Amino acid sequence: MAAKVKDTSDCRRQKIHQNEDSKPLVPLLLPSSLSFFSVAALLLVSVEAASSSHGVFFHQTQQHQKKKLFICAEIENIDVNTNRLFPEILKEEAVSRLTELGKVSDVDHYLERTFLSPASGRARSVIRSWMEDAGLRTWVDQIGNVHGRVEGINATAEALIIGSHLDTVIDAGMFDGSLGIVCAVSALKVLKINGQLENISRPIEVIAFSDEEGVRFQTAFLGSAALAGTLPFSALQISDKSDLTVQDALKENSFEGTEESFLRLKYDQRSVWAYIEVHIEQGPVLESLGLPLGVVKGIAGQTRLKVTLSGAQGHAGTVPMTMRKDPMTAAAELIVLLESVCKHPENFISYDGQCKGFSVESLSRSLVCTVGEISVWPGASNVIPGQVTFTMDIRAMDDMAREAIIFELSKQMYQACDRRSVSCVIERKHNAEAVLCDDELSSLLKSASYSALMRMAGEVPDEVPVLMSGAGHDAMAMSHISKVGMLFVRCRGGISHSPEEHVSDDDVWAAGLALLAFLETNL
Ligand SMILES: NC(=O)NC(NC(N)=O)C(=O)[O-]
Ligand SMILES: [Mn+2]
Ligand SMILES: [Mn+2]
Repeated sequence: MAAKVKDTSDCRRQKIHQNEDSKPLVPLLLPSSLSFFSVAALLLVSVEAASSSHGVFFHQTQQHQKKKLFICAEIENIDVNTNRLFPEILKEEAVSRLTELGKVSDVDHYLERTFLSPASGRARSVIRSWMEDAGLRTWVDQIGNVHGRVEGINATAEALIIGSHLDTVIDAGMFDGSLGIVCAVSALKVLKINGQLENISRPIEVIAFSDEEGVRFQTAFLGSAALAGTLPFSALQISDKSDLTVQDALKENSFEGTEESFLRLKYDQRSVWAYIEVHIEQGPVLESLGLPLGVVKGIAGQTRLKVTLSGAQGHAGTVPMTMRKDPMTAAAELIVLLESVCKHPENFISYDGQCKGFSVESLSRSLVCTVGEISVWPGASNVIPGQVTFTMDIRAMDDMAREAIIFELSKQMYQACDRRSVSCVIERKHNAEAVLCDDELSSLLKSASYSALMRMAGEVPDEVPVLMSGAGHDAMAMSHISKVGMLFVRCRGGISHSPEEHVSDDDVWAAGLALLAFLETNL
């Protein structure tokens, strides 16, 4: 939509403030040079109370003190009255839905909604109702993904898929996964209300994936990998901690749980134009830059290992220390070894000179390792454990270097257990290669973000940053059948996988508007 300038007389004063949690700013200084596009008039206005719908999202952080330029609303079509901003749908209703979904939990005092749990069934229903409210045709597939689709004027065209996940970790925040689903449905609802939904040039399908986190079965992306056709039939036999298999869980939820039903889930990649996902950043970068939105360049690869150490169970009071085969102390040594490997990979990569520098250099920037779960048998204070099991989550942007680390780490783990006469079994439970997002999609998402921020604040940030993702996403699975793009949304303190996870109402709104701008511009 071409930007035109119009008379400055009806220049609207808008509120420049940090997000809802902070105080309005004092009158701001003009920047030394006008780095922005030409405008009819630049007026410095003191910050005045105005309807909260005109939020500006650029934090004034110490290290990134930006001189704010307040451009009087002089770019035609940036009509700043609220009905172009749809706050009632993209902000108020979206936040209320996120809050509602954040209470759909399998336990009372914190948020837990794992693959095919009772709460995930309730979440499927409520998400489906929101999709229908947005005018979408809905269904639930044979692995618990919720789909909402509109065909547009050309039902045979390749579809745009917009997705994220409805499952959560344990003691989760209410935005991880849910934000992407709610924003997608809300943006489509605006298109419906504007009468644009039926005229879109290609089908749009929103998918709420059933298992991105992989908490229950330790294999992430079950829902999206099934659609991508990369989920092996053997996944049906993976068991959870109560020895229920994926197949048992599917049948318990009235899904078929057969190889045939798995096969039918796969999408033909010729039917997909692109996959995009809106997700919280789950890191501190956007907040440190004082910006609400960023575009994802790539997603780190990830490997999940299950380590089982078995020793000699015995009496805590009678077995001399020198005669013990204690899997607990062995586990302690291995967990500290894992930390050393991740902090100082240069001490562990045993490549020859040729590729050492490359791998170590790339590793040191992105290698992270975590032991998130540990269990002990029999688990009594006066019993030397017989068995200790724990998980290892290892991630890096460089797949080859990550594999090299896993190789070296495993070698040293076996050596340590040999010294302790403890048996060691290392199982690879999950693996996902690093993924690069599509440049064209990323550029379209970046433009959409600019448009959203322009609409909302009449001011365009210096940049919509491009970030790497250490967190995994369903986009990794979907990249097997489609080009993928991701939009990151600022979250407070970069905190995630915690009830402290928080996205401001205005940033939820910015994300929905960016998605709306993407749809309006590209479909
Ligand atoms: N966005 C996520 O939190 N993803 C999580 N889940 C997977 N599968 O990566 C993770 O651990 O990063
Ligand atoms: Mn997560
Ligand atoms: Mn997530």
